[in-house]
Amino acid sequence: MRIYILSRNENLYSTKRLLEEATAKGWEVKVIDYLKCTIEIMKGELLVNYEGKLLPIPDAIIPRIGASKTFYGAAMVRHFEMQDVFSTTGNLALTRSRDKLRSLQVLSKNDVDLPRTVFASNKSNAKDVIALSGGAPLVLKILEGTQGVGVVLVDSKKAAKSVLDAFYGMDVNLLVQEYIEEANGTDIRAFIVDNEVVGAMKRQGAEGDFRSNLHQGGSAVAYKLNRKEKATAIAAARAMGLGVCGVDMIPSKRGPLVMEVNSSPGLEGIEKSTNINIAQKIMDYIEKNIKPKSSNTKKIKRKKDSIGA
Ligand SMILES: Nc1ncnc2c1ncn2[C@@H]1O[C@H](COP(=O)(O)OP(=O)(O)OP(=O)(O)O)[C@@H](O)[C@H]1O
Ligand SMILES: [Mg+2]
Ligand SMILES: [Mg+2]
Repeated sequence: MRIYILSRNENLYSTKRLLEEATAKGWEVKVIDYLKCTIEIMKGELLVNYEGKLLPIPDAIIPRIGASKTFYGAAMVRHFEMQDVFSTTGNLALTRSRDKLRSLQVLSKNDVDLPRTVFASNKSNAKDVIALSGGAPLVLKILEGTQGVGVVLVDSKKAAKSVLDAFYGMDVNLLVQEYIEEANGTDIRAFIVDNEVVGAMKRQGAEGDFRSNLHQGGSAVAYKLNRKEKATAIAAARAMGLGVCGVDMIPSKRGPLVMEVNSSPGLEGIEKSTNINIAQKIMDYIEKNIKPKSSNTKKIKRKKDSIGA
């Protein structure tokens, strides 16, 4: 069986762990820098070129697409899916998950609880937006932000108005959200593989920070989900259509609220805090979903060499 891990850096913890566990299964596995892949499209032929050669069609891919490379990464994933390759992350689900607004729309439609959220264009009146979102304190989120960058807590109505005016003036797309004070800088990350929770951790933000992101200095410990948290995490993963994902929830008076669903969740925090072999669970998921294709072991050739034609 041939597996490609689509990752830009084979020294990352997650990439190394996936490589290790795929190798442990006895599979032929290769880390492919998806930005160095060239897509070739002809009638009835969808090919991938890599390092100057045609890339053999694998049995499965494990996309690890960086947030800033979503467009190209998703196109690559789509190309492999069109070659009938199994992907642990579908291209549509990947694209959806990278848009915070679209994700919240999908989650809401599937009855997943989340913080009250308002989205408006920069032509709108900041005062109205603040009123609709329930008034200060509020959380503002730049749509394309990640790792906690671009997430701002504003305490007063006055501050909210001036920050909103500033963002709208710069034509930045942002979400305005009710602030869940009782979360107190903690959040829960449930790691889902194949609609099951395979591990969970609780993250606590750095002293004085309302954001729990590890990249912002937060710390993580293993956590046992209660029934409601477990059901919410699974419902969110299902709604997003993600086979492998990290569902982030914050505790609130009305139960767990989903913040976002990450389609390339890191393995380091969750494996180290829980001591669970998450990478192996991902391999088991692949194993369950594919039958090795004997044709794939054949050398791939273009139907007719039409280069230059
Ligand atoms: N409405 C809210 N109320 C309280 N805390 C919040 C709220 N929104 C976000 N937070 C805190 O800020 C953190 C970062 O927010 P969010 O996850 O939306 O941003 P992100 O930049 O996408 O981060 P990630 O790296 O997880 O993708 C959350 O994990 C949570 O701890
Ligand atoms: Mg995010
Ligand atoms: Mg987050």
